[in-house]
Amino acid sequence: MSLIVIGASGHGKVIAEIAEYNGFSDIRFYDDKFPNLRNIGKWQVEGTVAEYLANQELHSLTVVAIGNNGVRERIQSKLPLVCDPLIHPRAIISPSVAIGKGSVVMAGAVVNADCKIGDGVIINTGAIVDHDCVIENFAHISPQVALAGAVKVGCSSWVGIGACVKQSIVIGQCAIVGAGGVVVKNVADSTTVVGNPATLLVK
Ligand SMILES: CC(=O)SCCNC(=O)CCNC(=O)[C@H](O)C(C)(C)COP(=O)(O)OP(=O)(O)OC[C@H]1O[C@@H](n2cnc3c(N)ncnc32)[C@H](O)[C@@H]1OP(=O)(O)O
Repeated sequence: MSLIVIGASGHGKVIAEIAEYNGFSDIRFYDDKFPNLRNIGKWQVEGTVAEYLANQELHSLTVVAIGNNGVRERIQSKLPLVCDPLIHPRAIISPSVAIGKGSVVMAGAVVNADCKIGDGVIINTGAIVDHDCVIENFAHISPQVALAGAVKVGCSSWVGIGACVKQSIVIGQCAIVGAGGVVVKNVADSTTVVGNPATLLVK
């Protein structure tokens, strides 16, 4: 099976390895660092993203391996053949969980009963998404995050590495929870919160 990975980065390598566990044997990358970058790990970089988008009918299933939520969304929205979710074999996903196209779940992540995971979502290494959480499209749940039950994370929001979120909290759209944040109150759209307890980051 063939897979195109857009984004030749560390994140892309992690996703390519998960794709191999899922039976993809022909994996090729596209990245704007081409032609200076022609290989990533054992895989080939074949062109820029623009080149791929111009010729994508020639290609196969695609996953966007770009950590920036907005960029990931912009590229995925232009793709006719987005891959089904790529889930590491050592992630634990309840059978009652729905996960959208182009989403990835890394090693050691746990997603418990009745969660809803949108399109283009990243559930990163060792993250815990407990029962009844809703993770909307293009959000990123970073490594070692712990979301208690029934947390909602809005579209394109980023929960930083090691953050904890109390049950039933609503994190709005395009919001950021800084690394290690402890979220005990709802987070408004397009705001950044940090610390324990997490409060608005004012610069
Ligand atoms: C596999 C992977 O690698 S996945 C990626 C995982 N990475 C992450 O999760 C990183 C998450 N990002 C963060 O935590 C970032 O620091 C952000 C987004 C919260 C803020 O980033 P920036 O806007 O660039 O803020 P900046 O670094 O300029 O810091 C501004 C201030 O906030 C403080 N600050 C930044 N992040 C945090 C944090 N997580 N907790 C507490 N304070 C913080 C800084 O110390 C600084 O304070 P000062 O003005 O008193 O010096």
